[in-house]
Amino acid sequence: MKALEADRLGKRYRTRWALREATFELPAGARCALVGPNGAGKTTLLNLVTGLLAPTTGGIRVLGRPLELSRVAFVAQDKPLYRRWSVADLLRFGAATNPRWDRHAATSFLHAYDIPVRERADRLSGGQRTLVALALAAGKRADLLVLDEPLAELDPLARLQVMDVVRGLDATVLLSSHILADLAGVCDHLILLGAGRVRLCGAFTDLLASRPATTMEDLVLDHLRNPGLPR
Ligand SMILES: Nc1ncnc2c1ncn2[C@@H]1O[C@H](COP(=O)(O)OP(=O)(O)OP(=O)(O)O)[C@@H](O)[C@H]1O
Repeated sequence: MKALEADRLGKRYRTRWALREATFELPAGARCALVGPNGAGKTTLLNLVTGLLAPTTGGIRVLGRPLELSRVAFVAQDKPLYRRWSVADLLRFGAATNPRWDRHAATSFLHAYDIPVRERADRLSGGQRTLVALALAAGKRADLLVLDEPLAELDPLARLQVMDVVRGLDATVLLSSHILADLAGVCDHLILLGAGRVRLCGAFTDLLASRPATTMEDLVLDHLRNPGLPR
């Protein structure tokens, strides 16, 4: 079963294409790293996948059907939680607004990481706020979880905690990051964007099978240094 299919997906701003002819698919259960240099089109792609942007060309399907927002959860780059609300308030809001709310999925790792549920979101650390955003996404029981730079500005321990949680989530995950070394232990699929185009896409083991690179980091760096390499 395909969790996500993009067909000639494109976004143009005036005369400039932020993303062009992006065609790829992800199987259900994939953990996919979305990587590429600054300005490559990662946030644009994630905004298209989550319905925050309308495509100029093409479209996407989630689990074989046109995009339904209830099936997709998005943790945006700035994790815009309602910052004056407590974690408990946010969880209550999640329960009230999501028909498929799963309290256990939302709260289990908050307890595991000692997140103070009575604390206001704006008094949490960046790593704690990321975990709360992930808890809300997990509670929504979305089929597709989309994370834009969840590791940005986190210290190494917080990054490990966040990636541990991502590894345990029961959903297909598409996540963008510049921190390649942290993705390697969690992600099994890769989409590499360059200048608004899909440069590489597939299961990580397939992508490595016919190449000298042995790690995701090497593979991505090889392609960024030599954009003419075969896909
Ligand atoms: N609202 C907009 N209007 C015009 N151009 C835009 C807009 N949003 C993005 N772009 C352009 O589209 C291109 C892709 O931007 P995008 O933010 O998707 O890249 P990115 O890979 O997420 O970058 P970064 O890693 O720096 O976050 C860039 O050239 C950017 O300037």
